[in-house]
Amino acid sequence: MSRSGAVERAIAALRTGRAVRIEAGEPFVFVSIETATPELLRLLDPESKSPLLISGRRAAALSLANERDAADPAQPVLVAREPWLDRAAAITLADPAQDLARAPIGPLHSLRLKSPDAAQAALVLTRAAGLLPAVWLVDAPDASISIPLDELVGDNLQPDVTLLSRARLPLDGMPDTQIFAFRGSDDGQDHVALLVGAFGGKPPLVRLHSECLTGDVFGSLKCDCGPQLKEALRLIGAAGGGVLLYLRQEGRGIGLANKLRAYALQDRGLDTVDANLRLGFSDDERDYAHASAILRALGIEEVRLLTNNPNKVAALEAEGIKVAERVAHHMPANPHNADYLAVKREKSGHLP
Ligand SMILES: Nc1nc2c(ncn2[C@@H]2O[C@H](COP(=O)(O)OP(=O)(O)OP(=O)(O)O)[C@@H](O)[C@H]2O)c(=O)[nH]1
Ligand SMILES: [Zn+2]
Repeated sequence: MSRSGAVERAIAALRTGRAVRIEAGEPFVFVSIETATPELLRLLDPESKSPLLISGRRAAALSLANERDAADPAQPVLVAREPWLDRAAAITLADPAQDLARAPIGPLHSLRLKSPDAAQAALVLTRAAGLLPAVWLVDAPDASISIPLDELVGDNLQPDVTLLSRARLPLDGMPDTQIFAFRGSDDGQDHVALLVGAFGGKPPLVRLHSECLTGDVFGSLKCDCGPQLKEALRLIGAAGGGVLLYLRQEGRGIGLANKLRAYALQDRGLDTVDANLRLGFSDDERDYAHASAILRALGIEEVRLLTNNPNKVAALEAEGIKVAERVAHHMPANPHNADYLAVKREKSGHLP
């Protein structure tokens, strides 16, 4: 994605309810369904004609077959505007919070997408902004932010990281630790590397930890993140040194608010995978391109990886980092996360 900062500005605009324009031959101007205020919509869509763009997975959850690009859940779906489809109804369309409590919404009709690449890029931006994957397409000539489509697709999608700062950060039992902050070119996030001790000789013990505010900070029992984080640092220290990457892809890449929406769906009986799908995301939206770029920036080409997730191993290897050994990283289950851990094994392919 862009190195120009346009992506960061677009993400900020979407989060604060402003319109973004993607230059794709024809301009593609959109605003988040979640953040657009009624006042802005009256301005951008005075005749209430704007269609809605939602993710293919959300369309599937709403039983809205996309007649044209059927069966590709990764393809966004353009939903025709209906007289009853006002702002409140659009929010219900985007947000599954009420799905289980009300009659199915509709009837809905899909329209042909003139610019599928721009549509896809728009939903990638909403996800990077931590918003629901649903936007109004508005017929407005101007928007606060404008990005050429080619900054959002193809080779430019390969993220880069920039080292911002490094400092000593003595940790309990591991006084010889350094912290590095790297900014991702595509997500604008500050990813963290902890370098513990001195490692040399064999490939270092490495843990890729994805951010989990609820588990890491509050000690939530719903997942295994908190104990995994502590135990990874302990094991790295015991090995004499290694690296922990703290990747800012909260909620398997859907962001904190969306993860909490997934938790609310889990309170109503959905499992961790189905909750993500119902929100319009894939089961796991993370990628490990930042992780491999950071490892490479640290001069690390080969690792011993602490994980139960075979996708992490495959993703690193695909990015050219050799995984010399996978080191299992199981934590004891508790009554609140036993089902979650079972679903990870049974549906997400985690190794037992
Ligand atoms: N969307 C979603 N994210 C969750 C849920 N529970 C935990 N998470 C997130 O899942 C991620 C867990 O990351 P990791 O522990 O690094 O990865 P993993 O895929 O479990 O693989 P391991 O390396 O074996 O631990 C964190 O970003 C959590 O915030 C959930 O129910 N829904
Ligand atoms: Zn967690």
